[in-house]
Amino acid sequence: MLTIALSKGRILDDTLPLLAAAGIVPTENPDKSRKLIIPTTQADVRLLIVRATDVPTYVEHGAADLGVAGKDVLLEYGGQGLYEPLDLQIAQCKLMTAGKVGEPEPRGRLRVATKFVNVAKRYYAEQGRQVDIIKLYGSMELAPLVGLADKIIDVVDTGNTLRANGLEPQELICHVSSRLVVNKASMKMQHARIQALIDTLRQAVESRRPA
Ligand SMILES: Nc1ncnc2c1ncn2[C@@H]1O[C@H](COP(=O)(O)OP(=O)(O)OP(=O)(O)O)[C@@H](O)[C@H]1O
Ligand SMILES: O=P(O)(O)OC[C@H]1O[C@H](OP(=O)(O)OP(=O)(O)O)[C@H](O)[C@@H]1O
Repeated sequence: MLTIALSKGRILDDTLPLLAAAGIVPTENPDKSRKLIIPTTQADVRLLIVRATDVPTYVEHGAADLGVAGKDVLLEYGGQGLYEPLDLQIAQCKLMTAGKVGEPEPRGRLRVATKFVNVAKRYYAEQGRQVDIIKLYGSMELAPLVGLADKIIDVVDTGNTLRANGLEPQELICHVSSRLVVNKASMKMQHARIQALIDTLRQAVESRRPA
């Protein structure tokens, strides 16, 4: 059995056409189903539906052989526990700092609210900047508006969410897209099969790229 961990929403929506190119199609609609283990048209391939931030955990521990996770999630998860053989070029966005429009840089210690605590620590450490990181689980945009933090670190695509809340994107931390991740033992034990899937997915990614 080959088990693939995915999160509902944009990653699932954008990964299903790539898996279809490899002949892997869920036998029921994961968006509608309450099931967390979804069989596919290939009897020996199944999908696990997990939270986006949990994908690396399932794959590193071998509960899933493969997974799809945003680079933001992988950077925050950290470590060397996973192979990351393919950029699927889906769910593209940027990790950025953002703050209130027109607000000057605060003097002294910066307060930064984010769910990407490790990314934030590394980013400001590289800059030699003293910061207090405030861990949040969502609605980060609120933090500067109510004085909880000076800035946030979050993913930005169109910038609409920031704009709607009177914030502006400031520093680019990195570009983000979703990656195929593979459990290290699975890669050894099922090498031919997983490598064939990676090759097919790579072709599907390349054939989608606009000319
Ligand atoms: N607005 C966006 N545009 C493009 N890609 C995005 C956007 N927001 C997030 N992503 C990327 O898609 C991945 C999955 O995001 P998604 O919104 O499905 O889950 P999440 O909100 O991060 O997790 P959860 O809903 O479990 O808290 C993110 O890790 C990021 O890489
Ligand atoms: O720059 P934008 O195009 O506005 O995209 C950025 C927003 O997208 C994500 O939220 P999402 O829409 O996934 O909702 P979520 O908070 O439920 O993840 C992210 O958390 C940002 O808030």
